[in-house]
Amino acid sequence: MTETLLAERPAVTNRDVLTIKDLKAYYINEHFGVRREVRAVDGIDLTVRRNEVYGIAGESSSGKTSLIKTLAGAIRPPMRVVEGTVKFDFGGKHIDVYAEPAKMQAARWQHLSYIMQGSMSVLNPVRRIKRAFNNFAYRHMGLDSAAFRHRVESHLQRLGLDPSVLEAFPHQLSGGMRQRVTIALATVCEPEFIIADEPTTALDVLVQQDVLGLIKEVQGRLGSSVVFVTHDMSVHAAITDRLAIMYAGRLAEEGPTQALFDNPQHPYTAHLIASLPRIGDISTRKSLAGKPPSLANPPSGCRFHPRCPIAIDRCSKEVPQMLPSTTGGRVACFRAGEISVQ
Ligand SMILES: Nc1ncnc2c1ncn2[C@@H]1O[C@H](COP(=O)(O)OP(=O)(O)OP(=O)(O)O)[C@@H](O)[C@H]1O
Repeated sequence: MTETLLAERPAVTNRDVLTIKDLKAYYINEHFGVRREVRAVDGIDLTVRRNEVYGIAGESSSGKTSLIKTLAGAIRPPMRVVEGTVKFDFGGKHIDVYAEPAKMQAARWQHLSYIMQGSMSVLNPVRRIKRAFNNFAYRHMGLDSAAFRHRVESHLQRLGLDPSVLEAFPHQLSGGMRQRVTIALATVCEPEFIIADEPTTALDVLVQQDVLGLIKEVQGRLGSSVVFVTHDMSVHAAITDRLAIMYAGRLAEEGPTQALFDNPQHPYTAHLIASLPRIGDISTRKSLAGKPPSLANPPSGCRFHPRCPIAIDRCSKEVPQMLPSTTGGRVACFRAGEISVQ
């Protein structure tokens, strides 16, 4: 890693950059007059603060990607926001994402950017890397082409990349290098808000560490807020300040990452933590019975109740609300705190 990775990080502030209220976004399909709703985001409230790395965890199909697409205003039919609001405050510039789509469109790259899982989805395989920078970043920076090139080259250098990558085609770079290039692309306009969707999933462990270090360094230097999505709890432990656990389209728990790991209040959080491998422990990890529910026909009450080892009658009848927890966060469980992590 380069020396810049050790840069000091400014403290997380109390200023909210993103505020999501009672957000519901469904995939709505109609076939032969029969309507089918997949409730992928179903009543989510959360805020992300300035200079915070906010993690979203949960197993496959829990709605993580749907949630971040919704908050970025990047949804397409059949997905629709059916209720709730998503609002940004970019240093006094307020954007209500679904009331002001044009404002949101204009804010992309400059104020908000995405680091996606498959770097190839943003890097065109038949175009040199420099074309991606020209296409996405040039018009947002208000620089002439020589100054733009200079800015891109010094940004790449700061991130430990040789500017010669600009002349390369994506297939000439390794997977880790391509992901570093997409991070450089997503951050060259110095956005206040960065969304990273499973950015390290396809990479081997050492490259993963390198890419995580890079995201952390860029975030620290820019003072940006980051929403970091991955199912990998060990990555959350390494990089996030606060963590939200998603289950079947809803939040199960949210809190400071360390506190959540030390003292999970929701049985699903406890399960995710208990299933992490530990050095020197060769015992078999117990998996959770059952599988995540269909979001087209989710269970009544708490959606986790059919798989929950401590469910009571009430759990199948009432929906638990997110209430303050003893870890300084929030939890949606009638039996919060009654669990232990093995
Ligand atoms: N275009 C679509 N039409 C209908 N349902 C969809 C569509 N895209 C996703 N879904 C459903 O929405 C739910 C949430 O999916 P989503 O991709 O947001 O979950 P995820 O937690 O990000 O999963 P993963 O970790 O596997 O990416 C799933 O049940 C999925 O099948």
